[in-house]
Amino acid sequence: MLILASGSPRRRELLTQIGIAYMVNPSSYKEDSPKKKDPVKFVQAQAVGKACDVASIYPGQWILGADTIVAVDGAILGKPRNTKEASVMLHTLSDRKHVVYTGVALVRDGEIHSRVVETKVWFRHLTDSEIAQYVASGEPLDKAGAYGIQGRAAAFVDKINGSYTNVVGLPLSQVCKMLRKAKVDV
Ligand SMILES: Cc1cn([C@H]2C[C@H](O)[C@@H](COP(=O)(O)OP(=O)(O)OP(=O)(O)O)O2)c(=O)[nH]c1=O
Repeated sequence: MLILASGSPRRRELLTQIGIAYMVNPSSYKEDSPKKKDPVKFVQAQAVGKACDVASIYPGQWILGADTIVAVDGAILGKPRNTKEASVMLHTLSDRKHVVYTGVALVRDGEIHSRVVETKVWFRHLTDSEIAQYVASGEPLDKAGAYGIQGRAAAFVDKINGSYTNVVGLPLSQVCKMLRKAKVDV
């Protein structure tokens, strides 16, 4: 059975949504600080790191790992460390376009398949009080870029270009193609 190397409830929900059977074993891979790196290389390395970490515990089994970040104007935004950082991130994203990158890695022993999917997202203008209220809701804290498109932040999004599930944490169509190509029995 496929093993999901993730503690993210969103990734579990997404895989469940499309009827893929899986077991969960979150990775203990230590996430790197995202600053000043190429976003594509960064998320890909993170996804491979997470999947390889769990693959070493399960020889012969397929492991799926993923990592999501937000990139805006050369800066990479991961998960905010506190409410202040969440507020700064949301002010940065207000009234502009950013890109969400999710790296996906499928690993079995030494065999590694990986790719990065990107989605462009346009936020409308957010007022200070709107940001303060959203941060107080607690929703931003465990999410890259300090927002969840699947939650209250749906109201911030003018439009997206690309995969919606990629923004939530796992690009489902692309994951299915990877599973098929690697001949994973799901
Ligand atoms: C942009 C965005 C991110 N997110 C979430 C998806 C990811 O869970 C999280 C980014 O953090 P990640 O480091 O990618 O994942 P994680 O720490 O939650 O879980 P794990 O490493 O164990 O797989 O942000 C949303 O839920 N909605 C959104 O709109």
